[in-house]
Parts: sequence; structure tokens; C-alpha cells
Amino acid sequence: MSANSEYIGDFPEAGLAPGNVDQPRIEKAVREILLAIGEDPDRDGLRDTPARVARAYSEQFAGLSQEPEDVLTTVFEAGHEEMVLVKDIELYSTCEHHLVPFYGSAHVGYIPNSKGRITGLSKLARLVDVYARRPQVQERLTTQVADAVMANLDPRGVIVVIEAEHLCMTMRGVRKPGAKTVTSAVRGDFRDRDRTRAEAMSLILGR
Ligand SMILES: Nc1nc2c(ncn2[C@@H]2O[C@H](COP(=O)(O)OP(=O)(O)OP(=O)(O)O)[C@@H](O)[C@H]2O)c(=O)[nH]1
Ligand SMILES: [Zn+2]
Repeated sequence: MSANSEYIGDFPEAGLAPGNVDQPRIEKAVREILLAIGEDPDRDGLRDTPARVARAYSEQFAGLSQEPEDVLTTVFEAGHEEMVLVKDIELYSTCEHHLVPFYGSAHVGYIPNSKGRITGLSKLARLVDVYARRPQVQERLTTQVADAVMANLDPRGVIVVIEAEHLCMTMRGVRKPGAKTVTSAVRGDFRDRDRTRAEAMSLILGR
């Protein structure tokens, strides 16, 4: 383990530290990858790379040790029963097939229940991060955010739309820069009522 890596401790079952990843293990693996591609992991520019990647992964995959309840902490009843929509939430995630980034925007809307149960607006953005900071596919990320809002706010409905560009489709493979993948998940009123869904979509797309 290099001097500037931060090792938090063992988590017995998965070799993970709560709130973190097994950094020494990542360092070892990255060193192996560098050797496997024919590089010299001891040359100047690469010497600290395994530790850097370990620290980067502990950020990129921090969501693995978080649950929605950890961020949806401020939930209160304000008597507001109309749609709340936070749009253009910047998001960075990691494609679980190639471990390269996909990135774009998330839009999260909901209609509070009759008690007006709402959460802090920033908490919706934090919720996106909880699920984005894991190895992901965009479809699962989208449904996980929708299901977490349903479970924690018990709203009349939720809509989540995510637009993202996948680097595995641009920098390699099929090489189609600019292709955007759009996914949506609708629950409750957004699923059952065409007008409600159409209103949300026009707010999301009207930029
Ligand atoms: N549905 C879905 N597919 C994804 C996502 N991210 C990456 N993929 C796709 O996962 C697929 C993996 O396909 P494979 O044939 O197993 O892998 P591959 O040989 O590297 O495929 P290519 O990317 O076509 O070169 C690719 O078609 C990717 O475009 C995602 O979020 N959702
Ligand atoms: Zn991919």
C-alpha cells in the first residue's frame, strides 16, 4: 500500500470498508492491469497511479455503501400537493459492462401525497448520486431512483427521466459520439394519467 492511500478497515464479508472500497486490493489489481498492457508501473508517471485509481474508485463507487434513506433525511409535510420537478441534475455513472463512464442529466419529479409529504430539493440530486455511484446500467439507475422516491415519500406519482452519453459507445466499440440514451420510469399518477405525464414531459423537455 502506498503512503498516500487511505485504508479505512476491513468489512468482513466482502472485503469492503463501510463507506469505502478495499483500496489496497484495487491498487494491486491496477498494478496488474498496467503490467498486462505492457506498461512499466514503476515509471515516474505511473508510480502513484494505482493509489490514485483506488481513491478515484472510492468516489466513483461510494454509492455502494449508501442507501436512499441516508440522503432522504429531510422529509417533511408542507401541504404542497402539486408537482415538484428538479431537472437537469448532472450525473456521472460507470457502465457496468466496460467500467467506463456514462454521463448526462437526470430529471426527477413527483406529486406529493395528500399530506404534502415532501423532501429537500437537494436530496433528490443526492439520491441520483447514491445510485449513479455504482457499477450501473442506465435502465436500472432510472428505476432505482423512481422506486426510492416512491418508498420514502409515498407520493401520488414519480417520474424519472435520464439522458446520457455512454463512453463505451463513443471512445470504443461502435464509436457513435453524440448518441444519447433516454430512459424513463413512471409510477402512480404519471403512469396512469396521460395528461400528468405529458405536463411533466413538457416541463422536462422545455429548456
Ligand atoms: N441496456 C444497456 N446497455 C448498455 C448500457 N451501457 C452499456 N451497454 C451495452 O452493453 C452491451 C455489452 O455488449 P457485449 O456484446 O457484451 O460487449 P461488447 O462486445 O464490448 O459490445 P460493444 O460495445 O458492441 O463492442 C453493449 O451493447 C453496450 O452498448 C446501459 O446502461 N444499458
Ligand atoms: Zn459500456
